[in-house]
Amino acid sequence: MAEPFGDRVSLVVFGASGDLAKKKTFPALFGLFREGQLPSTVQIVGYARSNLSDEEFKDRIRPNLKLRNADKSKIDEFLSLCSYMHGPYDEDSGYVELLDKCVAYEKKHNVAVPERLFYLALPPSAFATVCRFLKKHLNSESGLKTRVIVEKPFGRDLQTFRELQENLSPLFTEDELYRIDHYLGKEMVKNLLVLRFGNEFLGAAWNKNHIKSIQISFKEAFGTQGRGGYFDTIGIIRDVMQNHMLQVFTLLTMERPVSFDPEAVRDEKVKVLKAVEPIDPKDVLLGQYSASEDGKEPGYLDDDTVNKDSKCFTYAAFALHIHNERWEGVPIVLRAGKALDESKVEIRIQFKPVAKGMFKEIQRNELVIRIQPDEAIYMKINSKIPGISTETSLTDLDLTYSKRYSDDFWIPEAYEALIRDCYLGNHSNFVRDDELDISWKLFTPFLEALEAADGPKPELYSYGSKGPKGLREFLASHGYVFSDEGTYQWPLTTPNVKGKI
Ligand SMILES: NC(=O)C1=CN([C@@H]2O[C@H](COP(=O)(O)OP(=O)(O)OC[C@H]3O[C@@H](n4cnc5c(N)ncnc54)[C@H](OP(=O)(O)O)[C@@H]3O)[C@@H](O)[C@H]2O)C=CC1
Ligand SMILES: O=C1O[C@H](COP(=O)(O)O)[C@@H](O)[C@H](O)[C@H]1O
Repeated sequence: MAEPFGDRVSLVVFGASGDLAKKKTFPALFGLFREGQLPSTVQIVGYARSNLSDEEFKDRIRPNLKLRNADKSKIDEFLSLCSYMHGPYDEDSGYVELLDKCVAYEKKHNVAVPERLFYLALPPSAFATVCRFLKKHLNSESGLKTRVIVEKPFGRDLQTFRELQENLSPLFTEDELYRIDHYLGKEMVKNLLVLRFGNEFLGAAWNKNHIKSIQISFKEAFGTQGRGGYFDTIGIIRDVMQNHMLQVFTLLTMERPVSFDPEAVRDEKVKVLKAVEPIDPKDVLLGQYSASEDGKEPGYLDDDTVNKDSKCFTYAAFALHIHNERWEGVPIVLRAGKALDESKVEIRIQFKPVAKGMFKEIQRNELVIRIQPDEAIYMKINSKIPGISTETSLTDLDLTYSKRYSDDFWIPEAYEALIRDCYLGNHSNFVRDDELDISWKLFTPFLEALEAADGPKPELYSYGSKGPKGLREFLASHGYVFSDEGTYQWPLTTPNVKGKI
């Protein structure tokens, strides 16, 4: 692991006028500052082409800075560390000025080894240019400590990822690059390794001998919300499945790393990805949302920025199969969709049935790990119905964070956690180049088959529904067994469980 950055760091956010900077990057920097996780001695520079004054820039970012128990003066304190510079991305002039600003700050505070963190909140088309000029002007001397955070998308297929890599790798080493997949910063995703490897009973059951099927599901209760033009060029598989969901998949299925060392963790992720069978483009459920049944919510094609005859998938479900000793024969279904009935991201691990014998009927155990909203881990277990009954019912062991942990816990937002990790020089929760290469090798032929001119058409599903009609059958065909109706009651079990008195 690299050394943590110290108290005198220049943090430069490129694309500071944009959406990500406003909604995520600056609020995350503020969150870290508010919680005492970012020294109050750093300088933060927003850089973009838009001609904004310092005050206009601060007015843009201020509304998204959240106080959480702190008083208002914290916001002013934070903003006093920030300044804004406008300049081009593709000419020397802005970078020369930026260098002057960094050097002036470093001289003023007698910094012997300059530490500079560059956050590229920019469209990927600008990455290579900005990195080239950064290297030329702000990272040309030896002995500097530089970290560069880049945002997804990291290409749209194997070839474009490799092109991006060819552009960036001569400029910055893998140690200097921090590729963000913000799902790796989510609390419950970070908990996966502890859950799996810190609990003997879970570790022992975490394999094909006990697990029948796994689902990782991503649901959003809203559509493309004005981002249709962008979404239309990528679709749901590139938007959240090849990246966020695949990261969850690798943490869930990889072997035990020797330590929490970033390379040890990332080595194991790569190994499990290499054992995944090519994805079958024929065994997939694809959908595109249409207007809601009451007509109040628009369909995907109603977005003016979307191609009128677009076949873009806003919903997809498919299974991954891992050929190794642990997982042979266990289907792992990834399903994701926009404009569904709810917003929820969760993992469902369904266990094999117990031998019936003494039981007339008995349900399967299921471990549910809810990533969002309201983080929770609960295990569905069979238990005797309380009282005079001798029958069993399905109930749960429940760790819902909001019930178990007081509000005093600060659970960092994903971007807060990741910027802090980068500051500390910890790469564990960032994506390594070979992970991306192997994941694009897996997804590129699959996407090419789906997007071919004679490829499948998405099934329409209404905005606000559960998704394409065939979902239940699809899950059943991949080993998931729905529990008998009425056998599981949430949140409070009443005496009529299973229809009994
Ligand atoms: N927005 C979000 O919620 C998320 C975004 N991302 C990723 O983060 C990055 C930034 O996203 P976002 O802030 O939404 O993007 P924006 O489109 O808002 O772009 C950010 C800034 O970059 C500059 N810019 C825009 N287009 C170009 C261009 N063609 N060439 C050079 N500069 C340009 C603009 O600043 P100016 O003209 O002032 O220089 C703009 O304010 C992207 O890679 C995106 O995929 C990832 C996850 C979520
Ligand atoms: O990267 C993306 O992620 C968001 C979902 O992130 P979350 O933290 O809100 O779950 C998704 O809405 C967006 O389309 C995608 O580009």
